[in-house]
Amino acid sequence: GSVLTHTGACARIASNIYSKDLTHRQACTMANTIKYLGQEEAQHIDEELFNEYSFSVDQLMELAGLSCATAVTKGYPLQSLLKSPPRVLVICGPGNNGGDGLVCARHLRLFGYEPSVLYPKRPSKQLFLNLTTQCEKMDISFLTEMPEADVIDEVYNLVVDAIFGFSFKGAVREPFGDILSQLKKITVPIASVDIPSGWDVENGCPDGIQPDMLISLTAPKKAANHFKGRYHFLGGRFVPPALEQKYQLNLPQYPGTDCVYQLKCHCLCGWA
Ligand SMILES: NC(=O)C1=CN([C@@H]2O[C@H](COP(=O)(O)OP(=O)(O)OC[C@H]3O[C@@H](n4cnc5c(N)ncnc54)[C@H](OP(=O)(O)O)[C@@H]3O)[C@@H](O)[C@H]2O)[C@H](O)CC1
Ligand SMILES: [K+]
Repeated sequence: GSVLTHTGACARIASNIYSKDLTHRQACTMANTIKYLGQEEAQHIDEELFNEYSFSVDQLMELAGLSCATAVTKGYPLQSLLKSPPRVLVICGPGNNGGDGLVCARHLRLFGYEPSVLYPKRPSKQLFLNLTTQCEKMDISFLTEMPEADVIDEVYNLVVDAIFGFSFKGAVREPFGDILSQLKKITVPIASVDIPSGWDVENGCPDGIQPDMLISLTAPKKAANHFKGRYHFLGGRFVPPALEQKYQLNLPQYPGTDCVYQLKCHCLCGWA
């Protein structure tokens, strides 16, 4: 067949599917060469990183959380925040996505933000106890209950959503149903870690929360095709080249030593 440039391929695929039920931007996202993972594939890659490549969870979580905090500094720089002090609410769930949130909170503190953490369901594993102690020792406050939406809008500049990641399944169980319903009402931006919480990992959720920022870790999940916010970052710069090749992830080149890459459409549609 004919050889197309990346831009040509993107434009061609986009124009073919644009007329159906997708916006141009969604079509362009899908046409990008980077692979969007299904739930099982994301879990296989995760297991392979630990079992075949001998990474520990702590190592990857540190890099994942650092990516999230770095992406926040790029989308919401300290000097751009409307409320002083620069408070950020970080909501952490019961799995590794929540662990990424704790690491993110710690780095946000080091970057000059004032994070508060809501961590309603805490696993007893040593890793999570350690991450919690590290935050406490850095004067990061832990809230005892979820604030109402109007209080969040009044007090915080943004919310980091680290509730559920790629292992989320089925209907949302409490207390997270109540938390997510407050998040649907807030007007301050939400930055979601890996997946907007409550969204089906592959099919998204049309009436779910609508984050302004998504930080996809390792590679985007299929739900990211439904993301409509302003900032989509790729983070978790720890994938060994052989693993990237095995799963044909087609990851972009991170700039220099950066730990995040801002995903943009490469065709000429103007989405940048
Ligand atoms: N390779 C990588 O890119 C890395 C990513 N990391 C991050 O890890 C998460 C995935 O972490 P995992 O622990 O596998 O799972 P989650 O955090 O997504 O969620 C599991 C917990 O959520 C509970 N759960 C699941 N579904 C529901 C629901 N419908 N209602 C309420 N609670 C739910 C589940 O509870 P169980 O009772 O079922 O056990 C779990 O407690 C990934 O997305 C990244 O953010 C790593 O940090 C580094 C490597
Ligand atoms: K999340």
